[in-house]
Amino acid sequence: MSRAENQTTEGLGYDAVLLASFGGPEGQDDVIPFLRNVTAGRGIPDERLEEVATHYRANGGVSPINEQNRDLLAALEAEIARRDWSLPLYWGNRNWDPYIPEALQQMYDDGHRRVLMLVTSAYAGYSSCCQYREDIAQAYEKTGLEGKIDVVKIRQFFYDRAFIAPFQEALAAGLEDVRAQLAAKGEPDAQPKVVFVTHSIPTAVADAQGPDHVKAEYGTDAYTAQHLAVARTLMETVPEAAGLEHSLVFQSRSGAPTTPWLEPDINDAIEEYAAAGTRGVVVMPIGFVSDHMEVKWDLDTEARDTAAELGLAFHRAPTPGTHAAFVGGLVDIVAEQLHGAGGQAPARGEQVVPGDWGDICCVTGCRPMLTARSGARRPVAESAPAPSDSAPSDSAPSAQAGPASR
Ligand SMILES: CC1=C(CCC(=O)O)c2cc3nc(cc4[nH]c(cc5[nH]c(cc1n2)c(C)c5CCC(=O)O)c(CCC(=O)O)c4C)C(CCC(=O)O)=C3C
Ligand SMILES: [Fe+2]
Repeated sequence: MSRAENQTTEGLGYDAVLLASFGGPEGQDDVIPFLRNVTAGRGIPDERLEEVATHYRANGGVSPINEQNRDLLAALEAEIARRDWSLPLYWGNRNWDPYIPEALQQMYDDGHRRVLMLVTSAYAGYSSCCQYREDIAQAYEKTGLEGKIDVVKIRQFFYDRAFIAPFQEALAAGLEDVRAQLAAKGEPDAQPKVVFVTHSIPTAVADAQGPDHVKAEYGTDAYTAQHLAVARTLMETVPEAAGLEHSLVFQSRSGAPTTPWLEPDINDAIEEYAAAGTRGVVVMPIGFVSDHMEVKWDLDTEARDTAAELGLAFHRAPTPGTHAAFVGGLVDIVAEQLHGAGGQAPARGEQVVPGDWGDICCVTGCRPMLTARSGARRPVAESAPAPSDSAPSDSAPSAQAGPASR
């Protein structure tokens, strides 16, 4: 086949990719309408909204998240062009312009009928997976395009090399920095503690999330279990972290004070560690793919201040952002759903966090028909033996993607 023929969208099985994200305000006037969009009907107290508004106000009313998504889009486009595929990218957000329904309409108007949705959240869970499927269902309703354009959500990727590799690099660099800070303070023998952090969610929501075999294996809810598995893999695969203590803590608690959310909060945890003799922390924001407002405020402002007050050395590691391994790996995960892309053997993601995660999104409240089945069941890295029930499957990653039918 000639290169020109390879570039037809028919050859790929899908004709566009929708990058779906959270969205954020772009100026002071956007802040309150944005927060209303996020919390509509969710019972978040006004005091909490006013408090969160100050985080955005301090940054000119601008969340960094939209700029980060524009950068990610450009990087993904460049990688797709490098592979000689004709697969245009679109962008739509849940809570701010450009919104998902408008992106859906635009894709339809541009002639696309089969779309893969790539979400800027790595984990399974309500906010990170199920809610995006609901967003698409709502977009079908709003545009009247149900049955006229198909959107298929790509699987979660917290266990992929794409997501883990940038954090491995970040952990090694963070440890080097904290060790240097400790040496400069005349405490060369003090050992840093590695603090993995993710977004808190209500414990009732966490408890409702399966699957049961994951709960049984980790002795906790599946949301927490995914993060524990990521943390464990990072500790085991980064040589600089050998022998260090680590923990999983939470940030950005919302809701009413009487509703229990996952704990401990990162600030309480840092206080506790300081009291127990810890002299320095490397904070690993494994819950997120970019350094957006929850990272800038809750970690770079609040947690950093907490550590400074207690005299602790502090380093906040970067999220994957537009790291080349992340961008390339995401395109490999997209490619699992394409057949014969570029006339070459299909690329696929590589699982490096062991575990049989299956095709989890969440158990309750999900519309099951919208997620593409995972094609990425590869053996895990030698350093981390796979449980016996997670045998790799050799099924072709393109099996789901039939030719575009118009
Ligand atoms: C699990 C999870 C993720 C990670 C998965 C994912 O990435 O999707 C995440 C990401 C994000 N959360 C974000 C912002 C906000 N989240 C809020 C509220 C809430 N988050 C929740 C959970 C999560 N949130 C929950 C259970 C609530 C309570 C209300 C509700 O049930 O929905 C509120 C309302 C005010 C407040 O109460 O904090 C805001 C402003 C931004 C954008 C940051 C920026 O602007 O740069 C991002 C990426
Ligand atoms: Fe949130």
